[in-house]
Amino acid sequence: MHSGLVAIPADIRSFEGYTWHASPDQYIMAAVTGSNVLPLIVPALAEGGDVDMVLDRVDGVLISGSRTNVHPSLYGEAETENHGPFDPARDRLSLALIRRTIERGIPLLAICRGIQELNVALGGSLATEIQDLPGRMDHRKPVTEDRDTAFAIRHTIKVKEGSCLASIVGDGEVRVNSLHRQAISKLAPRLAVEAVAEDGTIEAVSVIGAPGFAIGVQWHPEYWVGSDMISDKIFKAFGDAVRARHIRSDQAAE
Ligand SMILES: N[C@@H](CCC(=O)NCCCC(=O)O)C(=O)O
Repeated sequence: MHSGLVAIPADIRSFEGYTWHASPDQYIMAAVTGSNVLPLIVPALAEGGDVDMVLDRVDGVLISGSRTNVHPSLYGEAETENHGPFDPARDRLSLALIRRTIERGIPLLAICRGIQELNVALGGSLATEIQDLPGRMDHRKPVTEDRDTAFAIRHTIKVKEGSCLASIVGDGEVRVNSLHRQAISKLAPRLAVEAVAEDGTIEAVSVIGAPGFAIGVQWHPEYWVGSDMISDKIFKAFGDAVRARHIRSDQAAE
């Protein structure tokens, strides 16, 4: 029996002659096995959608990663060839969903593109092609066809003492994977840095003043749920928050 319903905003993809509203299986299965929740993929309608109609019916929101990037016009910057590829329908849905999820105090876990959308949704900005910036590591996905190699755990981050994330995985150094070309540049006012990489890249944030679980991570814990303790702890804590909200909702309905 799943402990709650979790919305996942879809990406728009085109293949086999169709346009699809889709989300990768690794996020779906991490939610099911790591959080014991039932994921619900929300279509990314071009004209936007009534996110409150979705949020009235779910107990949590999981924002997945994606190869596409948030359009730079959404954080006041001009588009260049270094910013693409884009998915405007995903942007529209995800940013609206994130803002209302936070306003309503619904548990939120944002992964990779998700932490970037969280930062933009709350007024921050992003840097692109960060591997070209002075002093930065190369955070991009390794060039490989092998998925386990692409998502391999490969660099150290430092979790801040006393942070929300530290209450879940402990503070200090942990090792994570890395598959991104962009990262947080200007931190949104309502976000607190929870972890950083050795080169200063922000690797995790939490929403200041959120009544419950509201965390974004730049890496991909979903991929190693079931075999990596950090990944398991993050998804279990998210599942516990979702379950608690579901129980409160049931009690309120009685
Ligand atoms: N596009 C953004 C976010 C990166 C991200 O979410 N990666 C997940 C997909 C990885 C893959 O399969 O290529 C960025 O590049 O920063």
